[in-house]
Amino acid sequence: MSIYSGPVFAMAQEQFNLVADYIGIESEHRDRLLYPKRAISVSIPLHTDDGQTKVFQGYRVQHHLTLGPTKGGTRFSPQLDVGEVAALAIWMSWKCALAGLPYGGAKGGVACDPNSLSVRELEAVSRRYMQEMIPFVGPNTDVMAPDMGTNEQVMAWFMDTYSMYKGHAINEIVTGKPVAIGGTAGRREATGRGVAHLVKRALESIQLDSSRSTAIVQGFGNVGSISAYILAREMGVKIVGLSDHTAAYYDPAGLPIDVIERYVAEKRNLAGWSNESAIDPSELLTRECDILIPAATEQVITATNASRLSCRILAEGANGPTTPDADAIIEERGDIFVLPDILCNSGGVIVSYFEWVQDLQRLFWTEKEVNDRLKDILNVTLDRVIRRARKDGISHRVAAMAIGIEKVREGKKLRGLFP
Ligand SMILES: NC(=O)C1=CN([C@@H]2O[C@H](COP(=O)(O)OP(=O)(O)OC[C@H]3O[C@@H](n4cnc5c(N)ncnc54)[C@H](OP(=O)(O)O)[C@@H]3O)[C@@H](O)[C@H]2O)C=CC1
Ligand SMILES: O=C(O)CCC(=O)C(=O)O
Repeated sequence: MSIYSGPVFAMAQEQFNLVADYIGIESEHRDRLLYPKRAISVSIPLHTDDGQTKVFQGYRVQHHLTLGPTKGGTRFSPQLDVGEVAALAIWMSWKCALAGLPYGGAKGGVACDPNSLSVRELEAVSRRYMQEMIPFVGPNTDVMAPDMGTNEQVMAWFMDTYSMYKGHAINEIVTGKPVAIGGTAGRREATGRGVAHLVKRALESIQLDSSRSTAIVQGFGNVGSISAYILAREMGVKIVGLSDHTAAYYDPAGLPIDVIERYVAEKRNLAGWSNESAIDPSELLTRECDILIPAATEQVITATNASRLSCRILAEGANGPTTPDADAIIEERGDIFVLPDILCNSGGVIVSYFEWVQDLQRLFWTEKEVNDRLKDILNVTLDRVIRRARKDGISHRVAAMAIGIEKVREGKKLRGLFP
C-alpha cells in the first residue's frame, strides 16, 4: 500500500502510464521510474503571536537521484499533502530531464496558509522546516527553491538556517534567494520570462501578431504577474483577463496592467479593484482570448470546461493545470497550441540551475547572460518537442514527457538499475 494518494498523484500516475504505453516501458520497470526515492514528513511546531502552540505538517519528496541532486520548489499551502508533493516532485524530474539539467525532481512544502501568518510566524515556520530537513538536503543531495506561497525571503531564511548549522555560508543550498546573498540576476522573473518567450514562439508558429493578441492569466503571483507584465510591456499583448484567489476580472478592451500592479502592491491582492470588469472566477478560463495562461494551481482545466476553452494557445505556467480527460478533449479539438507545463514553466528551474552553478563557482553572470542562455535552452527544447510530436503524431505534452522520461530511464539503465 503506497503512502501516495489523492487526485494530483493519480493524475501524475495516469500521465506517466499513458507515456509509458507510448514508449513501451515494460510493466516491471514502471514502478521503479514512477515511485519516489524517498519522502520525508515532519511536524513543525509554532508558538503563535497570540500565545497558542500549533503544529503544521511539512514534507519533502525526492523522486530520483540518478542524474544528480534533486531539485524543486517549496510550497506553503493549506491543503498540501504528501500525494500532491509527490506528483509535483515527479513532474520536476521530467521537467529537468527535458531541459537537460543534471537533476532529479523534488518538491516540498508545509500545509499552512502563509497569508494568515505574521512575518515572525512565517520566519519561524520556514526556519523550523529547513532545520528538520537538514539531514536530508545539501548542495549535492537536494536543492530547494520557491514555489506557491514562498519567495526570496523564505529562501534567505532557509539558507541562513542551513548555514548556521554548518558554520559557514552555503549559498548553493537553495536557489531563488536574494541576489545580495548569492542569488542570480533574473531568477525572480525567470518562470514568467520563460512563459512569455515560449508564447512568442507559439504565436510565430500559428502566425499571430503579438501586438494584436489578447491574454487571460489565472493567478497573479510570481509566475502569473511576471508573465502578464512581459507579455503586455515587451510584446504588446493586450491583457483582457486576470485573477487571483480573491477576484477575477475580464474586459475585452484590455485591463490597465500598470494600475493593477500598483493596486496589488498596496492591497496585496486583486479583491475590490473594479466592479465593472469583475466576473465569476469560474468563467475566467473559458472567456475569449488568444493566449490562456493558468498560473495558479493544479486541475483547473478539466473535462467540464475543456470543450469551452476559447483560446488559440494554452501556456501552462502552473504545474498540472490540465487533467488527462481535458487533454484528450483538447487533442480531439486540435485547434489549441499547447505549451505543456514541464516545458512552459521550466524557465524557473533552468535559471535556478544557473544560480546553483554560479554559487558553486563563486562567479556571477550578468542578467543578459542569464536571459540569453535561458532562451537558448527553451528554443532547443521547444524545437525538440515540436519535432517529436510531429514525427509520431502525438500531443506536445506526450512528446515533452516522453523525452524527459526516456532520459531518466536511460540514466537508470546505464547505472545498472534495471536488470
Ligand atoms: N515560482 C516559480 O518559479 C515556479 C512556479 N511554478 C508553478 O506556478 C504556479 C504559481 O506559482 P507562483 O506564482 O510561484 O505562486 P505564488 O504564490 O507567487 O502565486 C500564486 C497565485 O495564484 C493565486 N491563486 C491561488 N489559488 C487560486 C485559484 N484557485 N484561482 C485563482 N488564483 C489562485 C494566488 O492568489 P492569492 O495571492 O490571492 O492567494 C496567487 O496570485 C504553481 O503551480 C507553481 O507550482 C512553476 C514553475 C516555477
Ligand atoms: O527553481 C526550482 O528549482 C524549482 C522551481 C519549481 O518548483 C518548479 O519548476 O515547479
